[in-house]
Amino acid sequence: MTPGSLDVLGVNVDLTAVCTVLLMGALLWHAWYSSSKADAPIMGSNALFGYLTALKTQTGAMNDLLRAGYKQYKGRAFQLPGLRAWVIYVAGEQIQDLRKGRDDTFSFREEVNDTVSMQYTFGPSIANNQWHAAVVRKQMTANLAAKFPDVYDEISCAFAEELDLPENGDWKEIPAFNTFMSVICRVSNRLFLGLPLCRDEEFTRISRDFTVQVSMAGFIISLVPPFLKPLVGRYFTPAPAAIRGFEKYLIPIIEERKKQEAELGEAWNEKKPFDFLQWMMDAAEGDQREAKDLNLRMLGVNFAATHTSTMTFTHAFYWLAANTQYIPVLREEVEAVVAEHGWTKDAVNAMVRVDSFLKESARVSGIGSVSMGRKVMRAVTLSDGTQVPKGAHVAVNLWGVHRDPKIYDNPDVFDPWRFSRRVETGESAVKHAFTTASSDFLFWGGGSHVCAGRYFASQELKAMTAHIVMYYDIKMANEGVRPEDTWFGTNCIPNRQAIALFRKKHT
Ligand code: HEM
Repeated sequence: MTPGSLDVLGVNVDLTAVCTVLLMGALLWHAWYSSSKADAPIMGSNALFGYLTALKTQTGAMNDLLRAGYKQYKGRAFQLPGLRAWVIYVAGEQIQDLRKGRDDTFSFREEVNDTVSMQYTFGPSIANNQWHAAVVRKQMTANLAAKFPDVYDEISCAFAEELDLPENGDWKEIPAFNTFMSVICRVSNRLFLGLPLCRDEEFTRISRDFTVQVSMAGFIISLVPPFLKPLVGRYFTPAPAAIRGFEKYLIPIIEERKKQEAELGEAWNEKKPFDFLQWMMDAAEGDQREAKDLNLRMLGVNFAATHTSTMTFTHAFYWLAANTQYIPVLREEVEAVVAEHGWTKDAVNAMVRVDSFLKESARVSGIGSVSMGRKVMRAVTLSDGTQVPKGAHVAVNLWGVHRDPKIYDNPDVFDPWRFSRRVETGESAVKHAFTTASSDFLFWGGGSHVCAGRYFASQELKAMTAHIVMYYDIKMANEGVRPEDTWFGTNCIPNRQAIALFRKKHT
């Protein structure tokens, strides 16, 4: 094999040629997509099918354009070219069009399939039917109080083991992002599958790597025209290896549970495990009970849970560790509610300041500057009169809304008690809660596909924050400085290299 080439089934393939073909394909594909634009005004330049603007948006200009469009068009739709396709951004009244819109008009599934190329990463069964989302939404959310002791036990053990701090109270340098990812992967899988698998190094490594690799592979596949997707999917996606890796662990567990169910009949109900896998097995019908299909869905929930929660937590942690004056305020609240309720879901529910801190971090840093991406399945007219053709992509301008001074006072300022102050002066705790999705707080999306796992995510991240302020002292290695975020298009990734300092809290 020569440098710059790849041996594919015995044939020496020139990588430069492959990349050129892919790029040409992408250009043609993009040109075709340009025809799917609406009659809304364009931000940026239309030159080269909008590619110049699309490239600029990948390198930091996106948020300025979103904010300028928001200001200029006052909530009415405008459009911007992306690397993959043109996107129509809405705000104001038009958010309701998406929130109320049906799947046969504004499709969440088709948008996700286009964005992360699910057909070629997860495969058709998940791409075509995400019935497990209903299990997350119903059974998982309903059982959060009952599962809280397990979840908190895992938070406590995972931090102790992952941080491994000296007993003498000295500070220790911790790579924040990767450490939180390990903790979150363990904690989520404690709920999904229980012990001992949630602590298995190889199993959790597959889960953590899968999310990053599949997102990358999905993005690359999404850039190329349909006829190239199977080829690129085959050679660029690590998904099949991860799926096989998960199968090694999960298929024997699933088959054993099925066997016991068949043998024990009614008695199985008393004996069966109480975890997400079992809730899913109980809900599955017909072919859905196939072990391979259930395995894919377990990967699916790991995909939905791990990276999103890690980014959200790391953003909030950086605000806290760079602004340590906020720690005593949180500590005071956590000590009081834990003294009253113990480490329970009731205690977490009562942590109004912790909730506000996380919500403000999500408002300011978020994990991205747009929300509620949908593919338009039939020509439609938005409530501002914008005509949108079939095949177009629409999304909500989260950045514009979250930074609108008419909605949030001093919107560019990180004000951790922005929401708790209002609750403490008598306003509705539910209205201002981190988990409450609305047209003003778009972090969780909205409408019928609003994040199904947000109650668990919020509980987990609040409990992690509370645990840290109760048992550790923290600061950034570069004291008082919040590490820079990395923006990639509309995605806001917290710094992955930053070092935080932890020590056991002096009592
Ligand atoms: C902080 C962490 C999380 C964030 C920021 C987040 C964000 C989101 C967003 C923005 C959506 C799309 C909503 C829309 O377009 O309207 C979504 C959907 C979804 N999320 Fe989350 N999520 C998080 C954690 C989780 C967790 C822990 C789970 C599962 C255990 C989960 C499961 C899901 C599922 C199943 C959907 C699809 C819902 C549907 O198809 O109806 N998420 N999430």
